[in-house]
Amino acid sequence: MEKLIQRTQHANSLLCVGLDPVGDDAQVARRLAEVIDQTSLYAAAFKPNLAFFLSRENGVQLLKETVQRIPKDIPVILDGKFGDIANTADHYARFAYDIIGADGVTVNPYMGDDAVRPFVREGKLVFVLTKTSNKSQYSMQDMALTRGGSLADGVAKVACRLNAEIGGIGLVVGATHPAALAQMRAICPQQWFLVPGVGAQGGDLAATLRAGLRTDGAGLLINTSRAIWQAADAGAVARELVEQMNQLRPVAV
Ligand SMILES: O=c1ccn([C@@H]2O[C@H](COP(=O)(O)O)[C@@H](O)[C@H]2O)c(=O)[nH]1
Repeated sequence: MEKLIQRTQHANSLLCVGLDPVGDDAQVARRLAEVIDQTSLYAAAFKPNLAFFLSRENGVQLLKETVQRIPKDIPVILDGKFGDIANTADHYARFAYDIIGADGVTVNPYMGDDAVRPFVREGKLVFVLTKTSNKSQYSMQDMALTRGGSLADGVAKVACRLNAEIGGIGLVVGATHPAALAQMRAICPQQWFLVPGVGAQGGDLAATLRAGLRTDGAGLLINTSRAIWQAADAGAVARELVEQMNQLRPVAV
């Protein structure tokens, strides 16, 4: 958490650069290096998505090299959406932290606390899928709980409780539902939110910031993947996003 706070302040940025590499192997290795080098100045964090690496013959090696290329002061969140019983989750955690060298992960909390706890380690960030950006999320996440509120509200409350107990827990909340983002912020006023959905998925940046920023003007890591990967000038897109964010947020972090 300290690394993330320091980086957001140092870079004056809430931008998370998503790395979802597509293309043939030679192109992809070149493009990953280019995107990292061009956007590092503006990135508060990088988020490689595990699926885009595992779908390649030498994906784990490519992922390791990718993480090694990222400057050491910029947090890397491995988007693996891990979720299994604790005994198995422990192995995912070892993969993410010890093999890949990630500073954080995304976790699917559907199986409960014990699917999340193995990822909590000193200095690591665990972002729990809470209200995702995809269209059909409502069919699960808006389900009403007998004790009141929606399933997403319930997950946010668990994330809040776990954070108070063990620390290091953030939430994944999509930029595509600003009202839900505001609701999650009301439940978890202090935690960091990883917010995908700006760019290719059409999330509104201004609405996202209005709904999700903490009162100190921080607390959001706004992710963009395809819009940066596909850009002719990845650095320019990253810079523009950071400038837009900083014009829209009340105070610099
Ligand atoms: O709710 C979620 C959780 C994760 N993602 C991931 O974020 C990026 C978004 O990519 P874009 O190209 O900027 O749309 C991708 O890796 C998703 O798997 C998400 O979109 N929504």
